[in-house]
Amino acid sequence: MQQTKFVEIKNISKIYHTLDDETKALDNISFDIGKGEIVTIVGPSGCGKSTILSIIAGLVKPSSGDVFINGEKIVDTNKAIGYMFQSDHLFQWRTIIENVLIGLEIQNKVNKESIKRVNRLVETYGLGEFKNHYPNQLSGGMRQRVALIRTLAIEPELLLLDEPFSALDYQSRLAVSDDISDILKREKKTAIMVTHDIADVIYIKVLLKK
Ligand SMILES: Nc1ncnc2c1ncn2[C@@H]1O[C@H](COP(=O)(O)OP(=O)(O)OP(=O)(O)O)[C@@H](O)[C@H]1O
Repeated sequence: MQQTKFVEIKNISKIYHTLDDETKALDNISFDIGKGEIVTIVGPSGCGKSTILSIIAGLVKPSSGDVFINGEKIVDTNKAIGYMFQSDHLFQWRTIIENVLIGLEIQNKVNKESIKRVNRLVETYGLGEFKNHYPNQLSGGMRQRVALIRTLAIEPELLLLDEPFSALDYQSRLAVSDDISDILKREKKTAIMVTHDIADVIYIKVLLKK
């Protein structure tokens, strides 16, 4: 059941212009999401899924329409939003804990308390013994988990997950789906996840209902 509107997507259209072409990526999209809801958007590659997430995140400006989070119009990037991209984008020269802390560093929020909280997340999600390892010492599934923890570290009110399983083999997909649904349930986040694979959606919905 949907509670009060937390995210409002109102009549969003997006046309990308290149020198000799234009692509209509989104055509008058509207939907609302309640606080604590976990919404999945499924569609084929190129249908505009990443575009809608980037607009919600304030990284891409819509050609028309507006996005409101908690009633406030999104005009720029927003600290309340955590965005996990298709690939993990971990920095190879930073350890796992240093990667996880990067969002807090950017926001100038590294302090005793936040370090403690992030360490707790890393421990809770089974990466404690890998804290001082480098990304290339971890499996793809573990790196995705690190990316998710890095996104959670800034304590976002809204999580945007762009194909969190796309770079993974089947076994790792199942493991990361378990992790993500577990984390979303425990942390009680509002989240939008996009994927091209309906099997991912069914699996994660089943896990979320458990
Ligand atoms: N910066 C850009 N410039 C021009 N066209 C773009 C740009 N970004 C996306 N597009 C086009 O807009 C359409 C939607 O792209 P988008 O990446 O949002 O789709 P998607 O559903 O997320 O696909 P995928 O899963 O393959 O990333 C595609 O046709 C894409 O080629």
